[in-house]
Order: sequence, then C-alpha cells, then structure tokens
Amino acid sequence: MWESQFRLPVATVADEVGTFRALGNTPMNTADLAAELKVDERALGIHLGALAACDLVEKRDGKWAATPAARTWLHPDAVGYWGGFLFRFRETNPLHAQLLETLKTGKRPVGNVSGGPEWERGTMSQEVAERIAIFMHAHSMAPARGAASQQLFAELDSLMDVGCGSGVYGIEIAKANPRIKVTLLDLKEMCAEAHKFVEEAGLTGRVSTAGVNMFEQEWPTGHSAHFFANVFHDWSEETNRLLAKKSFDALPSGGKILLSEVLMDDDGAGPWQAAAFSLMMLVGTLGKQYSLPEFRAILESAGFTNVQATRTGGGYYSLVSAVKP
Ligand SMILES: C[S@@+](CC[C@H](N)C(=O)[O-])C[C@H]1O[C@@H](n2cnc3c(N)ncnc32)[C@H](O)[C@@H]1O
Repeated sequence: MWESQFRLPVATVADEVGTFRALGNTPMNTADLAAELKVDERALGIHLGALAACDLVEKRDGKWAATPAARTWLHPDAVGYWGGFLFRFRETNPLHAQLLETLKTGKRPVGNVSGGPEWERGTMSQEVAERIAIFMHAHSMAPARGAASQQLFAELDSLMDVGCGSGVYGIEIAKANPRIKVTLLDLKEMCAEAHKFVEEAGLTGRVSTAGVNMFEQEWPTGHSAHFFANVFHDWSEETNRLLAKKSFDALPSGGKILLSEVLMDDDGAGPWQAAAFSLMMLVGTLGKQYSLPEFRAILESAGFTNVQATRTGGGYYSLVSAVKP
C-alpha cells in the first residue's frame, strides 16, 4: 500500500528525462542509457528496476528495452503518446521532483524535508530515537515473525542483532527460540528505546542491549551469529563491505552472518515490492535494495562463504546467510 506512492512518479520522471524514447528506439545497458540521458547510473538502475516491475521496460541479455505498451503510449513520437496527460502530474505529485533529482544527481534530494536519517551522524536525541523505534517496530513486526520461525535460529545459542532499532527482530527470535540469548546492538539512544520493548516482552533475562557505534567502535564478541535486518539497505556497497568485514572479524570460525532484506531479482528488473522499496532508499538513505548476487559479492569480499537466500514469509523478505570458514 505505501509503495504505491512511487508508481506514477517513477513513470512521469522517465517520461520527462526521455527514457521511453531512448529505449523505444534502441535497447541499451544501464551505463549507455545513463550517458545518453545524462543521469546518474546507479540511480537509473534503481528507477529502471521499478519501471520493469510496472511492465514499462524489460531487460534481456543485460539490455533494457521499452515494452510494447510503452512504445505505443509513452514514446513521444507515437500517435498515442500520453505525455500531454501525464505532464500535469509532474507538478501535482511531490515525489516527481524528488525522484527526478535522485536521477539527475545520484543523491537524495537536498530539499527533502526528512533529510538523511539522524543515525548517519552517529548520535540522535532521545525523541528522535523514540520516533524511529516506533516507526521501525510497526514496519518490521511481520517480517520479524517470519524470520523468527526459520529453523536455523533453533540451532543457535547466541545472536547479535546489529542495528536493531526497536529490537523487534531480536525479541521475536528470542520469543520463538527459548534457548537463544540475544544482544541488541545499536546507537546508545536507540538501545534505550529497545530496552523498553525488551522489558515489555518480559525478556530481560535473555535479551540485552549494547550501545555501540557499529562503524567506529569495537563489536562485542562471543556470538555464534550476527543478524542485520534492513541495515545493509541503508548504505552503499562500499560501506556494506566494511560492515561485513567488521562482522567477519568479530565472529568465531563457523559463525554465521544473516541479513533480512527484501531482495531485488538477480537481474535487478523487479519485483515491484523490492523495486519500490529501493526508490524509497534512494530518496531517503545512502542505500538501495540489493539482489542476492550483489550481497554475495559484498559478503565474499569480507571472507564469508556459502552465501544463500531463503524467503521467510511475513511480507516480501528473504534471509540471506553466509558462513565464516
Ligand atoms: C532501518 S533501521 C533497522 C532497524 C531494525 N533492524 C528493523 O529492521 O526494524 C537501521 C538501524 O541502524 C541503526 N544504526 C545506524 N547507524 C548505526 C551505527 N553507526 N551504529 C549502530 N547502529 C546504527 C539505526 O539507529 C537504526 O536503528
């Protein structure tokens, strides 16, 4: 429901920058299309993934092409061109300007009222932490329950939930697996919020918090697995390689890294639930939704092996797992 907000503006932006004309004339890879349209390649890849999910473009052999519907109704030279109608929504839908800016600059909009998430500064006020915790708790309850029911958690004795937010994942995993001990790691202000949720769940005996800046401080050790939900999607590939390395160094041999994320298809051409989420990440964070091959490259660069993904239920999430040899 919330992702539907992106459906029209991703198309009006493509109409404005000329995506349908270019891809109606010649199939092209992302880099060539970015050069032709004079837009940012990474952002264009994210926009194209959403357009593909809307059946306006398709990807074959690494090249994007306009679908028959887009060639008939969205190519500016077509008799049935709809640009005259769509034009109006460039002005009436505020996400049009934001998505256009992401495409041109590759960065989130400067005038974006929310700016970047406060956590990028490594500190936040208690009020902001409370707001983010409530926001994330609502968002993550269903996928947390989906993840918690996965068999692999029954075999773990300890887990660290890194970038835990309200702690919803760690708490649901602890509830579903009575043997497991969980450490919730986040910035200290967020840990104070997570602690309230732990108390409410009656789990203070098995779930503890660790106020740690995951980029700047040493990580607690002694856990058999590290779990990250909706954390890698906040950051660039480069930053994620650093995070994966930090995790690798703090895990014992045989330890697991687990990522709960909504995955893009391997070719980046949808599905809608991941592609629209990726537009939200593009507008609001430094990240995007990744595919399994992209996660494999990130995790293997840190030394992890046996990278796999399983759909978990509770929404559109998958659990990506890998092992430290
Ligand atoms: C998108 S939220 C995910 C929360 C939770 N895992 C979930 O899925 O509901 C990202 C979390 O990463 C945390 N975070 C960001 N930067 C951090 C840092 N430098 N150290 C520790 N945690 C950080 C944020 O405070 C926030 O709680």
